[in-house]
Amino acid sequence: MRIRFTKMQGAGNDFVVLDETRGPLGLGPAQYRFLADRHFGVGADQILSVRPSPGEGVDFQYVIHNADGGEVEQCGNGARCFMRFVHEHGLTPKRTVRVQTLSGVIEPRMGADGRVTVDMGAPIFEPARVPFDTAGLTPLHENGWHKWHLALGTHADSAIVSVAVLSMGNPHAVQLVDDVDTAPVAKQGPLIEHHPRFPQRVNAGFMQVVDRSHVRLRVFERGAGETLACGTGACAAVVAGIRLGLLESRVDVETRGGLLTIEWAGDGAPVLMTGPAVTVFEGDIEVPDLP
Ligand SMILES: N[C@H](CCC[C@H](N)C(=O)O)C(=O)O
Repeated sequence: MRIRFTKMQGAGNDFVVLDETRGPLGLGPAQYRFLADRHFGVGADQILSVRPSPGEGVDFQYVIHNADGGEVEQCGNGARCFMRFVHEHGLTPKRTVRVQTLSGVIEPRMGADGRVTVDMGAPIFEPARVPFDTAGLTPLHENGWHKWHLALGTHADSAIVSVAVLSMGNPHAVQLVDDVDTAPVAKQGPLIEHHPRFPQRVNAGFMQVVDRSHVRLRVFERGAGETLACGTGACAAVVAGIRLGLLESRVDVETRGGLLTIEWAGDGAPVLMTGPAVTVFEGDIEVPDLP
């Protein structure tokens, strides 16, 4: 099947965007993996599908697949690219839309400066809703919130990490590091992603607090590996930092792919994420019939 796609990126987190507003393409996991493949396909961290509104009060449906072909609940950098895509492709005259995702409705808005701000909804802290299995674990209390000890790896080179666990619709485990450049992302990322206490796996964040309104962040993403930026990861890291008393309510997040700005006014409030959304190129590709 020959399909049209748009390659986009938000702070270096890159996407293949598919317009399915005139009908579904009917792709399966192996075909999403093919599109994401950086040698045999287009290459992307995630595949984003733009679909018609599923009902009252929302403008579009937004479907997200990781590079490993699995469908996931949310993608923040993708949400900004989604807004730019529907605007640039004449799918809406609006500069803000309401978008249905697996984890609820989000509202991206085009900014005058070309950046996009997304209301990502409120963070979720109950472990069972992340989901995170806390059976037998005693949380470490720190400034009114808590972190959890995770044992990683086998006895030979085991490590204990202390993570804040929360959901932005998708699961995140955030740890504090002294320097993101030397953080053990490649070693610990996969061990945290596949840790048995996360039945749906998890995105692993490594946050360096520079000052109360500036952090540096690397994220080993579930289903994609380390990306140059992770929007929901930036939201989760800043919320964790605020709850641990380390950060103000508006924080610049420096990622390897660019700058995101995250704002959160505290419990019950939505998380607002602002950052770039760039169209890189358009193309056509022959997608093989794969099982
Ligand atoms: N890997 C994530 C989905 C993409 C999130 C990220 N690209 C973002 O910008 O939020 C997960 O499995 O939950």
